[in-house]
Amino acid sequence: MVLSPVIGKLLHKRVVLASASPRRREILSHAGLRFEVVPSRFKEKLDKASFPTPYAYAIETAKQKALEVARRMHQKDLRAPDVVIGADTIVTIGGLILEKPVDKQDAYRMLSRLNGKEHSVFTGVAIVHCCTTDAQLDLEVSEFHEETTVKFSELSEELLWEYIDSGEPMDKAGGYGIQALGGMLVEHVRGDFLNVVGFPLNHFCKKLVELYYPPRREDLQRVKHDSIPAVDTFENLSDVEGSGSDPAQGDDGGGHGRAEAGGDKRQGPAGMQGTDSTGTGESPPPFPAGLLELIDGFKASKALFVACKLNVFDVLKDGAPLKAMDIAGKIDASVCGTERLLDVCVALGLLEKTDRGYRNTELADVHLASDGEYSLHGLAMRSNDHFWNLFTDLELAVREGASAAFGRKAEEPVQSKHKKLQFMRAMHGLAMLTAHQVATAFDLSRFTSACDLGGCTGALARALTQEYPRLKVTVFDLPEVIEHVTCFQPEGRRPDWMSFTPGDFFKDDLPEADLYILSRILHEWPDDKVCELLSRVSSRCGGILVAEKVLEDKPAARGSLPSSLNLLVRTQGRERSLPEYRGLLERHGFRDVRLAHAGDRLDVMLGTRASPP
Ligand SMILES: Cc1cn([C@@H]2O[C@H](COP(=O)(O)OP(=O)(O)OP(=O)(O)O)[C@@H](O)[C@H]2O)c(=O)[nH]c1=O
Repeated sequence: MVLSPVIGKLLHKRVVLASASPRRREILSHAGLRFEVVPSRFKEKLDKASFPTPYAYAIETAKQKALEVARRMHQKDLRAPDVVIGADTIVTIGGLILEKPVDKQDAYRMLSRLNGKEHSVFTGVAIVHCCTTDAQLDLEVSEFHEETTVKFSELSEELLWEYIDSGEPMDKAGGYGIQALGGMLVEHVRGDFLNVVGFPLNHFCKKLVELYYPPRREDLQRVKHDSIPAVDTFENLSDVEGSGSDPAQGDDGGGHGRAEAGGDKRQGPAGMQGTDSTGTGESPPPFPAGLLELIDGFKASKALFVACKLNVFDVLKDGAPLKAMDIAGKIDASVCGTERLLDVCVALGLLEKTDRGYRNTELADVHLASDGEYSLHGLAMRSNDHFWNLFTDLELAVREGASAAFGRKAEEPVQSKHKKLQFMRAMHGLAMLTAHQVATAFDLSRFTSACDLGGCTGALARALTQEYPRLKVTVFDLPEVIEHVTCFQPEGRRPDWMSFTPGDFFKDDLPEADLYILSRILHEWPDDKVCELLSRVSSRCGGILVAEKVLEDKPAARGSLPSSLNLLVRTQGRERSLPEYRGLLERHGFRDVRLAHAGDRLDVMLGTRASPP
């Protein structure tokens, strides 16, 4: 049998499979391996968040399973086996790692997530070579992983529950077994099928070749590095001891590290001379995946902006999947460029790719198509056309401070209609997402009239009239804004209790109101301008509602961070803490200033004062 030399290298060794999985046992015994089974007692509870990638987690779990068995067997009779094999299979979708379900509901949650979508199955494998000298256990670990992509069909609830009730999901990662009934759920598989079942046999054989038959120096030029030798070359792999090196003898060139009984001493990647790649004997630091993602972050943002600008998400909205060529035709762009952009959007979770072409994810349908009620298309466009350029001056703004940077920006030409509408779309998208939370953060039923200063398209005003049917709300904003508000009113009649008044809140008379609202306004201005505005409203009302992201002592949430830099490059304003807002409001006679959270990115403060006589 031509394949036997590879597996045959293990025939004279005592091999232990550290796994309770019947599938792993079957795959390896069908391959002709002779081994004992000692299930690992290692509890699969490593902190997933501490691993840079899902497969790093699977590899480490596989390694810990194998090491636990090697150490236990050594302790028991002071003689460990020669080789211990450990494996761990996980399913990943949208950054989430799915292991074995804990109960039927959990299985349902997992299968619903996978339903109709593509996901990855990773198996991490550890091959541990054990050597006992003077009762001391010396362990050498080789490890690898394999990824297979699996696509589920669209499945009905009924079918999912029927499958769950079969009992098959319970001992399987992701809640399904592709080798049995679960095979009926699967539309296609890309990669090694056995890897999904629980053991990547092909990669395992390649690893054995790498470990037991390291390439001779003269062969290095012509051997393709990551390929299993063609079948005919297996026959040249003599099984005579000495023809290759034995990792357990310590003279191999395979990619593996050494672990000692008390702890693991990892070595660098494979080196022909058996040294680590740095030559220093130290392990390289953990792979900084998060940092690299950050460095590349601007490319992801730009890809999203360009896809929005080319209306990719509009073309795909609510429709059948389209091929790259058809999309390129509709957006008037090159096929090769479009295909790359679409694939990046798939990687960013904005599009899905199927055999029939690309289609929007739900996220893109709701937020990136330009016409949805909760569309952020306008915000993406303003970020592309306006903020992107401003951020190229960030270094200058940081060096000189807000006012210097603002001075330069103030010289910008008067905004075109296109720019004004783009600004309004951006503000409208954000306001629509938070309007209900702002309107309901406090009970405002005691107020009878409100004026939303800088209320733009009236998204918050509308939410207020819906929540408080007796409240009369006026939106006050610059004439050039009010001029265009009709484009943003939903179909149907505007509520009787809602009106728009044009004006400049620093210069013109303000509409009478019981409650003044300043949503995302105060952060745009320095303290002196905030005081000027507050003094204009304070003598005339019974309350003030301020919506802003309030700075806290604890580190800011990642999503709210760029906002403070945005203000630095764009305005003379800044974000403020609760004591700062409270101080400003109290200085203008508002008492009992209370804070409520309205989601991750916005807080609401309500201050009251005795109504004017
Ligand atoms: C996706 C999929 C997974 N599985 C099984 O899921 C378990 C994963 O769990 P694990 O933690 O890696 O292994 P285990 O079963 O707990 O065994 P152990 O090695 O002792 O930890 C393994 O069984 C695999 O076959 C299938 O049988 N078919 C499939 O399509």
